[in-house]
Amino acid sequence: MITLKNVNKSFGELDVLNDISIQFEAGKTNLIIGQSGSGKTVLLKSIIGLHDVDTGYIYYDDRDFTNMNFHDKKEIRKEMGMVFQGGALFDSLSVEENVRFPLDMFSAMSEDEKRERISFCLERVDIKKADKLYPAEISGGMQKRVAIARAIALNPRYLFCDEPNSGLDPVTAIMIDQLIQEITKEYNMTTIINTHDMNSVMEIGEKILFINKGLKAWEGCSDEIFDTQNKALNNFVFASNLFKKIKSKL
Ligand SMILES: Nc1ncnc2c1ncn2[C@@H]1O[C@H](COP(=O)(O)OP(=O)(O)OP(=O)(O)O)[C@@H](O)[C@H]1O
Repeated sequence: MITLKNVNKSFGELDVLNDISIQFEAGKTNLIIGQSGSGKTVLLKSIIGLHDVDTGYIYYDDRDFTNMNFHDKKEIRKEMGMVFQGGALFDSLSVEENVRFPLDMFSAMSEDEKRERISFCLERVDIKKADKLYPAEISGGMQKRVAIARAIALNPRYLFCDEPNSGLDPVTAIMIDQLIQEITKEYNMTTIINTHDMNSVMEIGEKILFINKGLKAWEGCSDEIFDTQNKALNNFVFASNLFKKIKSKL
């Protein structure tokens, strides 16, 4: 579980996050949604410690991340897995070497243990057959699978995904969403996903935080989102004609 209490962040005169409080739950896919510029990325970066918040608290389970010393923060970082926008694989490394990278950097595993772990992760995301290929030789959907395999290599308790299905066709995007949801449940991870994608919201929105102009404007799940009376959220959800039509048929 990750808990935010009254988090504020500004850059100079610009208040980007205003008093955000929420609990992101373990074993669930927690989504952060909102219009472009609403503060999603700043929030995600604050949670993982790339930005220091001005005031407020971020707890990893019962551990106060905000007031932690450098050494303890480093320990928590070992418990985080990340899937960045576009996959962010190392182009000069093969699929297998990309998954090996965090193990070489942050684990004390023996060579045999590493090989076993790499093989397990690649099998888990169903990409074992491509282990010797390079990122440029595989499809966008496969690259995302490799990024997920790399993110889970160190068995993280917390998984962060920034637009994990951007640039994918709708069918592959849903498969990637479902894979993230499956592994979230399997390993009881606290997964936080930044997304614009309404398909993701409907498919895996077990807990959703809607930010509007840096404020928490709504919190709920995908079943509740169509019935919301929140005007800003309604504008966001029904920006697409498809969703307007779906609502009119409900
Ligand atoms: N390092 C920074 N310095 C100053 N301002 C920043 C910085 N990072 C973000 N901002 C500002 O904070 C606001 C929120 O940006 P953020 O990137 O979090 O939006 P977002 O919701 O993630 O948008 P998008 O969906 O387009 O990625 C914007 O006005 C942005 O210009």
